[in-house]
Amino acid sequence: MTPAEIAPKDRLIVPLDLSSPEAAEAMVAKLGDSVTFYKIGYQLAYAGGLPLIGKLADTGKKVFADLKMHDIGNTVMRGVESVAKLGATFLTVHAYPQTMKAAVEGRGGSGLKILAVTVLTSYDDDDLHAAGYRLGVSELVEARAQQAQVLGVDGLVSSPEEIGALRKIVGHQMSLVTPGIRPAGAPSGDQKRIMTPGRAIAAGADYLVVGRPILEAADPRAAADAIQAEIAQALG
Ligand SMILES: O=c1ccn([C@@H]2O[C@H](COP(=O)(O)O)[C@@H](O)[C@H]2O)c(=O)[nH]1
Repeated sequence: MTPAEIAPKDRLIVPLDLSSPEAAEAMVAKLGDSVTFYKIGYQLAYAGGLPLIGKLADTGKKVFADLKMHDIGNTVMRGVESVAKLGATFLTVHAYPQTMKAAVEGRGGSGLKILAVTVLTSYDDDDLHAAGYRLGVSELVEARAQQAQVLGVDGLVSSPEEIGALRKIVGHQMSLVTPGIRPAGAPSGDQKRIMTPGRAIAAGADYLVVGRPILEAADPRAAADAIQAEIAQALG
């Protein structure tokens, strides 16, 4: 799907980073038609939230399974085959060559799109060096993007700071999904590479993942509406 083909409303992905399926369903009800795309990650998946993928898909919502898989190739391939049956639109794996290759094999022609997480948005150069990496964030993101493209991965997760460089490498053949989004003045929390929704869209991001600024707002629906308005304005 080219950026022009993505419905503006679908560009906002809200992570259901909540403690139970009931809490997640209550948030979905609160957000109503303001949000069309949800993400299920560790907190909800490990609290029994995986069946929500199919449930939300059945109501017309899109779902991103942010399971960030990384294991030996055979295990990743079989795990992806299982997720492909759940009805998700996107599934994440870490951007290691063996892992990405196995994930692409596992998704086959299922329609599930594999996103490779390049470098987590909570990491900066010092964090990478502390973890034993020689490359800094921008070099590692770009190297992993090149590998992902060669391996047939469908999209990348990065911070919006890397979008310009990534577009030069992958063009519009891969979806670029960006967490680390903070409306002006919102606390960054543990995110280190951040940008506002408007600037991220202007930089060329396809999808924005915005969690705590919506989930922890006094009025989550109003917070989501404000971000949707900022996205629409940036798209012109
Ligand atoms: O590099 C990454 C990859 C995934 N995430 C996930 O996105 C959301 C961000 O939530 P906020 O509350 O808006 O910070 C969260 O579910 C992460 O697991 C990421 O932040 N960075």
